[in-house]
Amino acid sequence: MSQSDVRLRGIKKQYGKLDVIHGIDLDIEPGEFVVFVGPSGCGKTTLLRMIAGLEEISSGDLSISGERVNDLPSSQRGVAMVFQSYALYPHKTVYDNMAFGLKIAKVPKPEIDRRVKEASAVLQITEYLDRLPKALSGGQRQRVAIGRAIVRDPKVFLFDEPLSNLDAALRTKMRVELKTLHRRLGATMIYVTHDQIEAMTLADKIVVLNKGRVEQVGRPLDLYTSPASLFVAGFIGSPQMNFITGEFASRSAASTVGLRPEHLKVDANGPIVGTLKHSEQLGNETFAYVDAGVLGEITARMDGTLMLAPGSAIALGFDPEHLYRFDSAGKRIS
Ligand SMILES: Nc1ncnc2c1ncn2[C@@H]1O[C@H](COP(=O)(O)OP(=O)(O)OP(=O)(O)O)[C@@H](O)[C@H]1O
Repeated sequence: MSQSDVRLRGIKKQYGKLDVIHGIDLDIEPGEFVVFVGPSGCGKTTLLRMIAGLEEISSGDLSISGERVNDLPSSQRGVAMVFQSYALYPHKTVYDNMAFGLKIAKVPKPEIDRRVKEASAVLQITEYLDRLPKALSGGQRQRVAIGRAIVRDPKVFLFDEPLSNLDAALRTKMRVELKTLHRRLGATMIYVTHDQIEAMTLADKIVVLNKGRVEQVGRPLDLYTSPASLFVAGFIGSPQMNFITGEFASRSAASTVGLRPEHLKVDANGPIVGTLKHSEQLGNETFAYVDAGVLGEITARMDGTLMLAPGSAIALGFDPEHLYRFDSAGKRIS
């Protein structure tokens, strides 16, 4: 499998007079699994589609393996895209769906056959090769869509929310399979999702986008432990980081302070005092939603169970080293 780098320099996108991507610089290394995340409308899909050649680049330079590809059609960029909707041909069998792109590219039949069989073995869909897509489950269809990308032996795989039509259990399974596939193929992969668990578990490198700009780039755990801004701190981590402003924050010489739910514990002498609004007992852990008066609503995540009725008084403490501080512009104070 070929490994290619992808470089973006000053990439911009305008729809008419509307600027949606404001000039993105990004280096994706050969074999890297890069995930674009960000809230709805931040430009993830637009950026991916520009790399794919499905959307024109308004300005800037895009190169793949050192070659500027801005003006190359999608079919000549050496990329293969997997869509959320699978985009399979309904009247073609699984085999023909996977073989079609290669037939068009005039790849010899025995070579097509070899590639389709190899990819279907990897994806464990060999027994479905004669079926039509409608006779497959969602997860099997998505495997066919991934297989269609694999047989093309692309320089770069592009995934646009490929798991979002699957139910929770299947998503988890396919997530693990995708990561295994990446290890096995060693190919460069770019993946768009709004699911931060997918981002955290799949990515070598996460690109957090905010309103058409790169907010932060980093390894998943680096973003989690060292978010550069309030935006990233709030976006990475579930349940979300608690943010507190006002006097509580100014005591720490910050405009806003942040505390992750897992860093709060029940502590009779703790500084966060309030009333338990509601708790969710998941068996191995508990989420406690606390009304902390002027501090706002605070979420705490605890191991095990919490034997406390809603309406009870509760006090929470934390280790000061877990406090995140942000200035008035939302930048992290280190
Ligand atoms: N064809 C278009 N014409 C005009 N504006 C567009 C067009 N396509 C996208 N946009 C705008 O560009 C911005 C980025 O859209 P994009 O689909 O890339 O966001 P996204 O981060 O992928 O969002 P989501 O997670 O909801 O899919 C949005 O504000 C969107 O309204």
